[in-house]
Amino acid sequence: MTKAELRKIYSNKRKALSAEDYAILNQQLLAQFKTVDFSCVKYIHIFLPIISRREPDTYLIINYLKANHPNITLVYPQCNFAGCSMESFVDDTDLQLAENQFGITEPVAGNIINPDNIDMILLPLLAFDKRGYRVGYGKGFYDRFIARCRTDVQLVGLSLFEPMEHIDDVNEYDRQMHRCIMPDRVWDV
Ligand SMILES: Nc1nc2c(c(=O)[nH]1)N(C=O)[C@@H](CNc1ccc(C(=O)N[C@@H](CCC(=O)O)C(=O)O)cc1)CN2
Ligand SMILES: Nc1ncnc2c1ncn2[C@@H]1O[C@H](COP(=O)(O)OP(=O)(O)OP(=O)(O)O)[C@@H](O)[C@H]1O
Repeated sequence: MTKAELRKIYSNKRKALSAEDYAILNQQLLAQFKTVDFSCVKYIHIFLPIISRREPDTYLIINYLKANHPNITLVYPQCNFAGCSMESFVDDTDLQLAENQFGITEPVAGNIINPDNIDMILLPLLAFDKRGYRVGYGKGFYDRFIARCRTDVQLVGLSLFEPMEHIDDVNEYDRQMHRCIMPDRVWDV
């Protein structure tokens, strides 16, 4: 299937989730997240969720990391829609967040860090395939951002749904994820 077809199907699958199912899936996703090895991770890049679009609730993950891995620095993306680029802001006392026009909470002030510091990126996605390719909202924000990171950056997807067999229109900029966390297991590529 193509990315455009998958965006439609998986947006609808998300909309069909009841509030109760969504809450349960997020708790299960957190339980799977806790099994990941963070020993080589000093900086982790985490998207802030669009709850209305039923994205994985990364606030649960953020709270877990702050409580259990206080030595890991959390960084959050700020989008520049003009160039489909992103900058990363550290979660420290200077950080200020606000909601943008697309309903994404993001940094508006704080300390930017260079992408080559980042050891792990948690990736939002609408769908992914068994090879670890992902489909996002289609603007290439993450493809562009990953291109600025170290080549050994760990790419970890978060998905409330199972992988599909094959995304047909993968392009030269797409990078395979190393693993994808789902509510019932971790998919290792
Ligand atoms: N929580 C979260 N943050 C993220 C992403 C994400 O998937 N989730 N992104 C992952 O890449 C980037 C944002 N990508 C986005 C791409 C499109 C739209 C959007 O609402 N598009 C409109 C059409 C906009 C237009 O063309 O003018 C739409 O789809 O209705 C929003 C965010 C960076 N931050
Ligand atoms: N490093 C890059 N430089 C220039 N263009 C890029 C780069 N990475 C991606 N693109 C372009 O951005 C667009 C991304 O489309 P694609 O359908 O792959 O988005 P996506 O992966 O679903 O979105 P996102 O990464 O925002 O979640 C494509 O047109 C692609 O050619």
